[in-house]
Amino acid sequence: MPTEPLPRPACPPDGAVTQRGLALQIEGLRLCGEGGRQLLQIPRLQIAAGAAVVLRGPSGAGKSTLLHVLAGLITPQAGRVLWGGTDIAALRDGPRAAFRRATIGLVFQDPLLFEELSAQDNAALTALYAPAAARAEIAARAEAALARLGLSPAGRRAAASYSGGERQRIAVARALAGDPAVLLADEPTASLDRANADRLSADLIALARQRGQTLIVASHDPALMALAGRVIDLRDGEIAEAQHG
Ligand SMILES: Nc1ncnc2c1ncn2[C@@H]1O[C@H](COP(=O)(O)OP(=O)(O)OP(=O)(O)O)[C@@H](O)[C@H]1O
Repeated sequence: MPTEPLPRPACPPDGAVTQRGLALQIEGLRLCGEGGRQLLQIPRLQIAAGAAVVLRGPSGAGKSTLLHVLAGLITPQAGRVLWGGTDIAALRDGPRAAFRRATIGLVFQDPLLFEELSAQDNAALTALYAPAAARAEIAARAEAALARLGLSPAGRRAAASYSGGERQRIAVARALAGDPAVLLADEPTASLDRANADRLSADLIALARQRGQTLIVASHDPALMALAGRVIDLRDGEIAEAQHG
């Protein structure tokens, strides 16, 4: 009988990043809109798990459309959109929605809040669709995210009473409350003043890094680009250049 103790995995040091993000792989993506107009043509794109990426491009380049495809909200005519091995473009409606709920946090340019509900209830909104056992955890994560984003203990006021910057932070807290592997954000700082945009950019990148989430943000914001590990240029629905930071 061996007497040596079995080797045990080391605990990660305090504050270590947990890698829970998913890698993205796009192959042969083609999306056409009304009238057969080409909206996206991306033969190949890879984004590493846990990467923080800014999607940049002029108005109409296809940034929002690509985010919608990545979230499984638009299905392309051709190609594969693999999140860690799951092709979201090939899933049927039900499984696709379930995959999105379990895996992807979305932040839109418009925070899309329920004005009568408190910041906390807005941030914990996904608890409504979650199994009963997960609801308390989502509410706790929503509260923690609001606090981390500087909105605690004021999270009990109705959403309508918050400023533009605060509303956008509530939307980020809502996306984080589900502890998604992937965070997709569409121009989250576009309607904010410089100070609020800088603060939200720093928080978004720091929180995603801390949680090991894969973050893809469509943005023109230089603060976000400076903080992200990679900037991808999109032009007329095609990737023009990918720059690694
Ligand atoms: N279903 C559709 N049919 C036809 N054209 C569409 C469809 N959906 C989007 N478009 C067009 O595709 C182009 C890309 O739109 P998209 O919103 O993705 O651009 P964007 O890069 O996010 O721009 P912005 O920075 O202004 O938000 C636009 O010209 C838009 O009008």
